[in-house]
Parts: sequence; structure tokens; C-alpha cells
Amino acid sequence: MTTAPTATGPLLQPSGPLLVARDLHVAFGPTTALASASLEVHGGEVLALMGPSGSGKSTLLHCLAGILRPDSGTVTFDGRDVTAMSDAERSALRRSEFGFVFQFGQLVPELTCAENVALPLRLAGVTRRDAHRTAREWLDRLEVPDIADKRPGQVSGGQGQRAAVARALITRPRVVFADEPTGALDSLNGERVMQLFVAAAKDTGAAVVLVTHEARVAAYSDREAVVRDGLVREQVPA
Ligand SMILES: Nc1ncnc2c1ncn2[C@@H]1O[C@H](COP(=O)(O)OP(=O)(O)OP(=O)(O)O)[C@@H](O)[C@H]1O
Repeated sequence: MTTAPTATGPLLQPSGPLLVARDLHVAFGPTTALASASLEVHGGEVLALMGPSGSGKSTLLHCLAGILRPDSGTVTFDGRDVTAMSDAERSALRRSEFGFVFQFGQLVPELTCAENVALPLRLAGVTRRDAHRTAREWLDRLEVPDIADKRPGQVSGGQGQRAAVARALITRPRVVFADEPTGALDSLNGERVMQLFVAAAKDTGAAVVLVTHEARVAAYSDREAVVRDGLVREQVPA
């Protein structure tokens, strides 16, 4: 039986880039989403992908996360060629190494918030009791202990996003992918969610790849990359 990871404690990070995208091309019919996009993500860093609407940010995120296979180009994670993996291998990689936070939490409405947060551990074979204890620790850490027994429909947008962050980090992934994680929140709530998210990711040693339109959200990153016309045009220290 697998034991539940604890909610705290740093991990050692390898040197060199953890995730590397080289010359990615993606077309949706006549639309070129990625033209020749290259990017490196280092272990433990928070990287913001900025750029105009339709420039290819989400497509790049999906390729990096092994959700979408590019038409050409390669993505390597920890030296493994993600683009050469079968669908089953990529799914297994996503479950074991990656976490995800989307704009609208995407919590399972029928489950309580604690059950939602515990879900990745349950899928990894952790006992119900251990998974739920760890889920509650994560909800405490994200300052929403009171939502544990509520369903997503009974909590606010900001509370739900905190549960989504807890669910993304509970397996201590090496990378968390976040697509507009605060896009549906007011600025005050969004800032607090980002503070808690980045602090928790730093504690666990997870890298964060974040798509955002908002400079205020990107300000929480260590580095910004600008995507324009399907290319990564600039990578500047945040
Ligand atoms: N599934 C799809 N089918 C067809 N076209 C798509 C699909 N996904 C993305 N596109 C197109 O590819 C281009 C890049 O889209 P993408 O979502 O990556 O941009 P983005 O920078 O994330 O945009 P936004 O900031 O508005 O979310 C756009 O022209 C978009 O319309």
C-alpha cells in the first residue's frame, strides 16, 4: 500500500532544465497555433506564459503537459521524450508527475471538497483514511478548512480554486500546469490564491507553468515568457 505524502517538506531538485520544448509546430486545420515554439522549464521555478489572446499559450501548455501531441518538435521531461510516448504512457506521466489547475477549478460536483482534493491520492492507491487526512491538511494549509465537507456548488469561487490548488499539489508533482488559475476571481481573491499557490509549490519543490493575461498574476513568477504568433519571443526575468 502506498503511503500518503505529507503536505509539507521540500524535495531536492535536479540541475538543468526539467522540461524542454523544442521547435513545436501545431496546426488546427488552417490555423497555425504554434509555429516553432521552444521553451525550457527548470525544476522549482514559477514560469508565466504571457501574450495576446490566440497567440498559442494554452496550446503550448497542453504540449508541455503531454495533453496534446505536437505535429512536429519534441517535448522532453526529465530526459524522457514525451512526444514519443504512447497515450497510456503520457497519461501515466501526467498522473504521477504533473498537477493541473484550470480557470474554473473543474472539481467533481458530486464529491465534497475534501473528496475532490483526496482523489489523486485515491487513484494512486492511497487508503481512503490516509488520503482524507492529507486532503484536510492541504485544505488547512490553503486556509479553507471549513469547506472540507461541502460540495463545490456550496463554496465560493475563491474557495473552490483553493481546493483545486490543493488537489493539484497533493501528490507532490514535479510540475503544476495552471491555465488562468485566477481568471474567474476578483483581484483580491486572485492575489491571495496566487500567494498560497506559489508558496505551497515552492515548499513542495514543484515547478509551476502558468498561463495568464494579468501582469499582477505574472508578478508571482520567477520568469516570464511571451508567446506571440505561435513563437516564444522573449524570456525575461520577472
Ligand atoms: N481545438 C482547437 N481547434 C481549432 N483551433 C484551435 C483549437 N485550439 C486552439 N485553436 C486556435 O489556435 C490558436 C492558439 O490558441 P490558444 O488557445 O493556444 O491561444 P491562447 O494564447 O491560449 O489564447 P487565449 O489567451 O485567448 O486563451 C488560436 O488561433 C485558436 O483559435
